[in-house]
Amino acid sequence: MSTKEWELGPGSEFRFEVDFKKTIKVRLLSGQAEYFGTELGPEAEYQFSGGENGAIFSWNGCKISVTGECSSAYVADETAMDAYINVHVALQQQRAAAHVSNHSGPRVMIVGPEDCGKTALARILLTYAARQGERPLFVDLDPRDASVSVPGTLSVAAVSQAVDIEAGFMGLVQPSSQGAGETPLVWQFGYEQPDANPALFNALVDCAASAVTRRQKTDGAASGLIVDTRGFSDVARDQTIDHAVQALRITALLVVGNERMHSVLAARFGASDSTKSESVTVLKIPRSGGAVDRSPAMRQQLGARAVQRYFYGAGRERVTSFSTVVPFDDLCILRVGVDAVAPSSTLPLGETRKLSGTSVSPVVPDESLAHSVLAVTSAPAPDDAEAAANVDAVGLQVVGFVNVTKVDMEKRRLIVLSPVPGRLPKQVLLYGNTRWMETV
Ligand SMILES: Nc1ncnc2c1ncn2[C@@H]1O[C@H](COP(=O)(O)OP(=O)(O)OP(=O)(O)O)[C@@H](O)[C@H]1O
Repeated sequence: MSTKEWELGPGSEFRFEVDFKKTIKVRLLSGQAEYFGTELGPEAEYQFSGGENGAIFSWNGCKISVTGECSSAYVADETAMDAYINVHVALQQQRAAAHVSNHSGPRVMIVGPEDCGKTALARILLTYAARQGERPLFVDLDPRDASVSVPGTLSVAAVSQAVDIEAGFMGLVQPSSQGAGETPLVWQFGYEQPDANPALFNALVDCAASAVTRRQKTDGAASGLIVDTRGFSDVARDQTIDHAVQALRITALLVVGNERMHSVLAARFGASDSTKSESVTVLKIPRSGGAVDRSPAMRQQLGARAVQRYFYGAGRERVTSFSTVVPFDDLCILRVGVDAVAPSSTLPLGETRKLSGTSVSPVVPDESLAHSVLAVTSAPAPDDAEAAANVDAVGLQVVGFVNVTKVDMEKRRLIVLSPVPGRLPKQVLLYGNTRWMETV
């Protein structure tokens, strides 16, 4: 494998893309550098693989070596980091004031079109805050690109140290030996897009908001929170933003790289509206030139990679997963949001089926469960089907996931992959649309 050295001037970044089947290794040879806010150690070697795109940024200049083949690699002198650090400094001032007054710190929500770098900005702001001794909460409301857990989920996590360079936000669930944070709270939404089931999405946002309040009661609220959202194509028609802004008591909206969206949201939430009790600061933030557009095929591969990382480890330390047999009789699988209307074939062209919000129905195991990623909740499974239909499944806390590798209808059992050895506990499982098939 060839090694190439790259010289970065002050304020520039090395942007790279790695193919799904390739790995690169990066070392810092001199100077200082960071990866989405987290400093690179002088002796360490970092591996990036599996379709990762990223940027190694240096404030004062540095030299790095890159071993292996990138599908794209270049140094950019123009970055959005000056704007991002300015936002961080402003948030840090609000946190300092909140520590003194014992009030809530900044409650920030990042919005913008798809692939504009929202998650990257959230990671940078959270890491900068953690590096200054803060403990902000990360609220992930982007189920398609769920950063903390598998696709289809929403989560709340306390970030008390720089986000791990290789494991990313998943390092919060699978902490390295350097020390753990608190376990993130995860909810199964089950769909990629909030508008697949807005009623359920909004109900889970309420659960996240209550969890934030509970955590801040014990931890203090001065560090505030940063919310990541999914990419919006038509912000004017979207009602999930309004709900999230209210439920999470957002004080600042950062609109990344879209003038029109900024003006729509400024009109909707900004200070000029005197009818609102609390106004929201709506700020325009530049999009990083490095943020990469991802095709639907690439999104699919990234989703599969996220599940793979859940079962086998996201960082350096590998996680072992185990095959377990679960008899149908021991299962209680529930689905929230049930098809309540006509089959898709009878709908006008281009229309998708809507789901009836938050109603709960038991899932009878059959072959269609193959490759499902099921959420294991903390709720004990009721004894009979009638009791199962009455479980209040909306907002159940997820403690882990299993992947159905085989459905054996003859023996009436599932074979599932689980990161925990032994029998699957008799707890309610929540169905979702996420599918994953292990490839060797
Ligand atoms: N400065 C940068 N240089 C190189 N790559 C970057 C940079 N910023 C972001 N990226 C990459 O671009 C891609 C899109 O960024 P990101 O996931 O932050 O966007 P997003 O707006 O959160 O996407 P969406 O909400 O549509 O899922 C990611 O692969 C990310 O790692």
